[in-house]
This record gives sequence, structure tokens and C-alpha cells, in this order.
Amino acid sequence: RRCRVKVSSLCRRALNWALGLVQGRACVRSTHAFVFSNCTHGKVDSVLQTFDLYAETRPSLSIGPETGEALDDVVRRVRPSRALELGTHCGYSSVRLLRLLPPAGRLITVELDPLAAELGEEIILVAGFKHSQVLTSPSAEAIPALRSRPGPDQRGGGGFELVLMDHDPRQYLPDLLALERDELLCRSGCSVLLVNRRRRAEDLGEVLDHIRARAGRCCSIRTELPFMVEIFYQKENTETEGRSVGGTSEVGMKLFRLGRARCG
Ligand SMILES: C[S@@+](CC[C@H](N)C(=O)[O-])C[C@H]1O[C@@H](n2cnc3c(N)ncnc32)[C@H](O)[C@@H]1O
Repeated sequence: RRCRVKVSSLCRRALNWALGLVQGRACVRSTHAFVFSNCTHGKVDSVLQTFDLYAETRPSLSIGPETGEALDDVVRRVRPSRALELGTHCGYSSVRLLRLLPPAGRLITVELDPLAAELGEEIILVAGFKHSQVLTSPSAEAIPALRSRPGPDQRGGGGFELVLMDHDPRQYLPDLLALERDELLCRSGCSVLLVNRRRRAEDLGEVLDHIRARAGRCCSIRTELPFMVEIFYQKENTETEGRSVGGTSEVGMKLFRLGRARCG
């Protein structure tokens, strides 16, 4: 009987895995088809509204308006000239990010699934953005390769000023450590956004425990919402002065402003 239970549990897991694969692909195809044929090409607001319209009646992997608005607030505050996204899917969050970047701003977005990468890239072009780069690769391979990639704008010593992680929560901590190790986070200030789709504290537990254990040494949790957490990373100043970063104190804010000015 024990053997039968094990086999049936294995079968169920295999079936769920296969269903996830099929649904994921179907989702990206049907999202793309709907947005492509119903939006006004070249109009970024129309592209986003069409994504939202699709999500009203069908399952969708786009971050949607609620998380989208929280993302907009961070992008408006940080004003990154170099942004990285992990998890492109059909390009909703890429388009949301791109529309708020300054004219010289650039986005690199990484997607594991070749079909999603291709369709996502097309939607980004439909929205009118020609200068973003979609890399088709698992994040763990893309990150080390980014190091040798000449940035479009290396002022401020390079590194991303904003990173959006919306790929696989199990990869959030290893990818954050890899970005730091490869010096891809802007030393004078970088906001790393972690999307928490299931809104379960345990999904981000590992990475947040790591940040809390290091609080005051290069990184801290800046904002914690049920669906998204912002980590603020800053290497300059904190190394020499050993003070907490991204906090709300006068000193913290002063360092933050200084960091932003240098990054520009
Ligand atoms: C939730 S969707 C992203 C949705 C997108 N941010 C949006 O709002 O439109 C997650 C995407 O991450 C991709 N993904 C999962 N693990 C990945 C990894 N390790 N590296 C790169 N992409 C990954 C999946 O293929 C999927 O397309």
C-alpha cells in the first residue's frame, strides 16, 4: 500500500509538472496573441491596458496593475539609467519599466523560455521600445555573462541601479549573491525588487533572512509589501563609515541622495 501511495504521489507530481509546462506555454502564446491583435501599436498605455483587459478574464502571469503601480513608484524614485529584469514572460513588466526610464535609460531582461523571450521581445517592440535587450537564458547563466557585456552607459562605474526579480523565488538569493559577486549592482545605490506572487512570507524567507542578518552592511530592506519587497543595496560610504543604508534616518537619507547623485 505504501508503494502504491508513493507511485500515485509521483504520478500526480509529474502530471502537475507537465500541466504547468503546457499551461505556461499556452498562457504566453494566448497573452501575446490577444495583446498583439487588440492594442494600438506604438502606444504604450494601450499595450498595458490590453494586458490588463486580458487578465480580467483569463489566467495571466503579468504582474498586473497593483504590483505594477508599486513598481512605477520605485522606478520614479530611483530613476535608473540601467535596469535589469529577471523573468520577462510576455513583456508586461518590461514595458511598464521601460516607459518610465529616462531617454538614455536601458533595460536588460532575462528569460529562460525561448518562446516567451521571443514573444516578450515582440511586445516590447510593439510598445515602441527598440533599445532593450532580451537575453534567452536561465538567470544563473545570464548573470556571469552580463559582467563582460559592455553596458550601454558606463557612467558611475557601471552596475544596475534597479533590478526586478520576478522569475523563480528559489533563485532570488543565489541570483542576488551572484549579482553582488560580479559587481553588477551599482555601488552607490541599487534597489532590488523581489516580487512575491503567492504572497507567502516563506517564499521570500531565505533571501530576507539573509538581508536581515547583514542589515547595516551594504544592504537593508527598504519596503516590505505583501506582493513585493524592496531591498536597497549600497556599497560606497557604508564600507568606510559602517552605517546603516536605505533607512529613514537623516544620515541614511543623506547617503542615499549622495549615492543617487553619483550614480547619475
Ligand atoms: C511570472 S513570469 C514573469 C512575468 C513578467 N515579469 C510580467 O509581469 O509580465 C516568470 C517568468 O520567469 C521565467 N523564469 C523562471 N525561472 C527563470 C530563470 N531561472 N531564469 C530566467 N527566467 C526564468 C519563466 O519562464 C516566466 O516566463
